[in-house]
Amino acid sequence: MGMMIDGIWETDDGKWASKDGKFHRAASKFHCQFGPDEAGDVRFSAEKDRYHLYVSLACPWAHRALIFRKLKSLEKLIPVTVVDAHMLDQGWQFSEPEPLYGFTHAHQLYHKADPHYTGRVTVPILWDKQNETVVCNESAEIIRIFNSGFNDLTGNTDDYYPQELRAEIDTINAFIYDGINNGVYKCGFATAQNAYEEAFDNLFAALDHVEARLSNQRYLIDNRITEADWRLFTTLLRFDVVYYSHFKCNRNRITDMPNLWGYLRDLYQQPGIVETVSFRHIKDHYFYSHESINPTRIVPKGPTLGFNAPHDRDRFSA
Ligand SMILES: N[C@@H](CCC(=O)N[C@@H](CS)C(=O)NCC(=O)O)C(=O)O
Repeated sequence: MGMMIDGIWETDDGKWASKDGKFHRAASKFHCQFGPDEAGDVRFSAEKDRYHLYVSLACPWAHRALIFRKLKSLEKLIPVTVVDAHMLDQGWQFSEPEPLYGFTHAHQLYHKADPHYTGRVTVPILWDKQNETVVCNESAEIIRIFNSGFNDLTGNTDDYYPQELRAEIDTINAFIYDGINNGVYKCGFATAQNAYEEAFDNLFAALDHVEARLSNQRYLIDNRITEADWRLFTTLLRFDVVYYSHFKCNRNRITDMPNLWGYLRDLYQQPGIVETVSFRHIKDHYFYSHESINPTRIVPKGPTLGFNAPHDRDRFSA
């Protein structure tokens, strides 16, 4: 995977390989204050026809943003462009030139936002058409903006990060990010046996913990869906299809863990969610793009999963 160095795209020839064999995720560079800052200044505010979202349907982080766009009735307000499933030497590419500038690659957007940008070229990207810049390229922040930033325009006040649960949500998010969301990547991108085994043990310890937690409540926090559930969902959804084999996360499938499997189907079957899911993109992206892990680039035909099968998670909600 290449990256930008001082505004220039550089392909990866192994020069960024980690020395300890562990996968180290780089922090996102564009963070934003949406709405007034402490001094009362407003750089980005909720407006019609001002923002554009770039996502990959394969990417679990971008998928979070797509889910919140759907849940929060933002589809008309914030148009979306989907990158091609294959991420190759030039990073994320567009199958058709993207609609704002006719760019063919996502790195051109980063260059437009900052001609001296140094960092990874990741999705999701929330773009500001007015200032022609990246508002934010961190999914955790984009979903917070979507959760409440546009309520006045949409009239949708559903709240997935309610004030009274914030401390609890933040705690569970941190645990799930490290053990599971990023945990699968730490297994898949490890380049040393011990680094892989450590990541594998941590991942399944975290999944065991969540499996136990879901034995007596419907969602991560009691019986109410919060941001924490959607952040976990996008990783669980890809688990049996990709991470189990491609990232060698193969102690168990999610389908082997009854509470997690019921929980995953429950979330998958929530209104509108299926429209945000593309297993075609998910499989094509991972198995084709990561040549170092799968040099033949053969995309497996299976597995067949029953995401629409009934679940009994509503037994907790009475
Ligand atoms: N912390 C970021 C991570 C986003 C991310 O790593 N996206 C991946 C796709 S799943 C990506 O674009 N990778 C390209 C790269 O790292 O070069 C977020 O949550 O938004």
